[in-house]
Amino acid sequence: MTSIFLYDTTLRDGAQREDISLSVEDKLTIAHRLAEFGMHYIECGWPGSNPKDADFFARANRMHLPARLAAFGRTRHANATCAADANLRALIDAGTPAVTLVGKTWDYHVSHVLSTTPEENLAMIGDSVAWMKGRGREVIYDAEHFYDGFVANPEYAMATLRAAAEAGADWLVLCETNGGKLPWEMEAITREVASRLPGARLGVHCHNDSGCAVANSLAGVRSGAAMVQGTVNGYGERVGNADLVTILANLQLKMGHPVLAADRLHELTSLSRFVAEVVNLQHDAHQPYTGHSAFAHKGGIHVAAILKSPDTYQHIDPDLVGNQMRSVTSELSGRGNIQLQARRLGLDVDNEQAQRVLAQIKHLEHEGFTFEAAEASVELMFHRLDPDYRQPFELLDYFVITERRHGRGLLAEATVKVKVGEVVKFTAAEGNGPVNALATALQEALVDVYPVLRAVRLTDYKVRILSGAAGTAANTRVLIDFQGGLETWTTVGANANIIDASWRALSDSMEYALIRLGSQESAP
Ligand SMILES: CC(=O)SCCNC(=O)CCNC(=O)[C@H](O)C(C)(C)COP(=O)(O)OP(=O)(O)OC[C@H]1O[C@@H](n2cnc3c(N)ncnc32)[C@H](O)[C@@H]1OP(=O)(O)O
Ligand SMILES: CC(=O)C(=O)O
Repeated sequence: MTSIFLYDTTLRDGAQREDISLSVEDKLTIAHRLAEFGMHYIECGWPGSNPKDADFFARANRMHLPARLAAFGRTRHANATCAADANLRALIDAGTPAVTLVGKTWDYHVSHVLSTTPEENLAMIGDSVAWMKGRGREVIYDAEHFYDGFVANPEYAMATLRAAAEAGADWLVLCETNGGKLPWEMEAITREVASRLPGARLGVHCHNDSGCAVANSLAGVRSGAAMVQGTVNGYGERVGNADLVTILANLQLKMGHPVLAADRLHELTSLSRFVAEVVNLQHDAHQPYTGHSAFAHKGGIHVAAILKSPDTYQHIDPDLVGNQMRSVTSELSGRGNIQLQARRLGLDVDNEQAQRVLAQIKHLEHEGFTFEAAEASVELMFHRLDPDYRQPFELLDYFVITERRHGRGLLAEATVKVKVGEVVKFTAAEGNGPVNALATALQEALVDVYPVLRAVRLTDYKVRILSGAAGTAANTRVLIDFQGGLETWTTVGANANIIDASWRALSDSMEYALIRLGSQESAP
């Protein structure tokens, strides 16, 4: 079986995505993680582009990472020398063992973009590759627009590859730059190139404009490519590059190419989420293999089958890539969802109890609640089934006002009366809004008895106005995220009145906190 080399370009092509702007520290952090993970090549940036990339290379080289670092740049200018080309000199100054040179394949680009002759473009490619080889670099030649160029003028496209190969390029990477090709076109053209250039080491680099970048990359490997370029999570220009995370899992688990040590594959999910965190983008919950929902089961029929055997609705064991199976609870659930969720929480729920929770969920979702994200609210339902469970507090009254007063601006104030055991606690608090005031007053009422609640804080508050046409009494849904210690949780409330919807989610959160963090009740 041919060895397949993984070439990551998150730090160069990935950074060409709108919304991504990486500091030198971000790039170093990602490079370190990618290298530890086992990427074979890491393309780190374009040193001739900006001082930040040049600074990065100086620092990255000192890290001695266990991956081959590559600096990216283009072929020399038309009608000039390599020695006079600042871009090529910057690539040498980057000091990386590998250099990736992008050159033009498509005759249309040669005439319209480079404004030069086909012969001069061949010379630009050959001279630039030879110049880099003469300076001891491994040269990866990226043939930009290879597939479009091949369709337009196959002989010229092949001539550009030969120019790079004859000048000593170590790799010829066929780029699907505009991302519009389909897998069978990729496969046929790559196979044709492999047959015309026997012995050449080919790679593929795909973009996702037709939604086929991963499939196209795999088609490239099937037809002879031994290097596959892509980015973590498919970040990249326009709609993105080929997602290397999905590609490498498919190569390893579906196509029999051992691209990574098996224990490294287990880190795939954390790598994918880590990079999302560093580039400051929300990780896509629906990302294949590594998304939060990649192994989440919602349909009752699916979950019932999963309980008998997980592979009935899963293409792989999620543990192989470090992800987890989950059951999502909603109005589409059956008893199985409830039992699976209870089992995950270490709770024992029999058929009859599961049925009661299920009926409650279906009823409340009809009222406007949604329990998919509010797992804490579901867990509370389980605890409340237990005849020994003691409600830690009981609401007697609350009162909330919001006023805009001359000279004092906006004021929100809440009073809460709750019963804890036999003691009635009455507290008032101000807040920057009514929900904040209500949350503070409730917390104040409870902390004397339950000091653990002092460490609990509200971290997010989401409101959704539900369509009145849904035929439900409720039209406001509130989801509240809380944090206490290392734990985070979400609860839900719904009501026609936003304050009452919030109250329900707030009081559930405090009750849940006492279960999770331990009530440590002090004498009231
Ligand atoms: C397919 C890809 O993703 S390639 C990578 C694209 N990424 C980037 O462009 C990000 C980094 N780029 C940059 O920082 C800047 O564009 C630079 C520093 C590289 C160049 O900046 P500038 O000198 O201002 O040129 P500009 O950005 O306008 O680029 C156009 C020039 O590049 C030339 N060019 C484009 N591709 C190539 C190539 N493969 N070989 C040689 N020259 C090329 C064009 O002919 C044009 O030259 P002209 O101005 O003489 O007509
Ligand atoms: C090289 C490159 O990024 C491309 O052709 O898409």
